Amino acid sequence: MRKKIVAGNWKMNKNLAETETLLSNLKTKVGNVSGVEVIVTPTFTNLYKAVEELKSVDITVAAQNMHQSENGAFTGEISADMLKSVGVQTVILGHSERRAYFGETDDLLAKKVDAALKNNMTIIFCFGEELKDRKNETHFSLVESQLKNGLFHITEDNWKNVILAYEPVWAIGTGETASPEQAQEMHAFIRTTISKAYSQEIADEVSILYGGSVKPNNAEEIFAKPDVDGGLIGGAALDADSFAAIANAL
Ligand SMILES: O=C(CO)COP(=O)(O)O
Repeated sequence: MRKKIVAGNWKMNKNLAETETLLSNLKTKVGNVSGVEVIVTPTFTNLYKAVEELKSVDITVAAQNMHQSENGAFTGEISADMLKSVGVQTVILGHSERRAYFGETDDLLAKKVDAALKNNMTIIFCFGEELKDRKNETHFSLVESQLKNGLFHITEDNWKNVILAYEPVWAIGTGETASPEQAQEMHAFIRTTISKAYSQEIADEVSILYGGSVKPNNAEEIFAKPDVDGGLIGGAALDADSFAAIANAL
């Protein structure tokens, strides 16, 4: 059975004091949601604090990015080893904001994927089309190429360390969510694509999250779709009540 997951992508939000407040509220509100894995991703400077704060509850701390090299002269970057040394075993890779604003290509992401897997980390691999792709009806081929070029070089065994997050760029932070039918259609396509490249078993086992303007008022209908295994939540993850409502909708 694939896992149900609700992950909060905090992006570049919450300083230390704000992080402590949100974590403390999350501990009470989503510290033990049964049957759902809850993940939070504070910024790098607050990861250590988050790991310490959440030791007593069932919430996983993940990073929002990492560098592909083990160490070296890469000013401003963070390695897998650094993340692991503060207790972080999970990392988001390929978020559309990293692709769009920091020039992360499929080739670069393939290297980051390798670095994370080599370090036995779990990856939340993000991908999704822009509005122009959907208008041109190239959204399926675009998603397929993002998966093939960034991820599909991994071994069958690696898939146990992979969570997928389909995030249509046009739905991120816009208040415009994909309809539950659009999400389901793409998630089913993703599973078929995996089953062709690997196996039906792998396709059935991987958790595929939807991300893009998931809010308490729309989470339930999106999560009700059979191939949607949870969500990667941006704005609504910054408020404990909203995030808890979303986690409880799963
Ligand atoms: O980018 C997202 C999660 O990674 C989604 O962000 P929003 O939920 O703010 O649209």
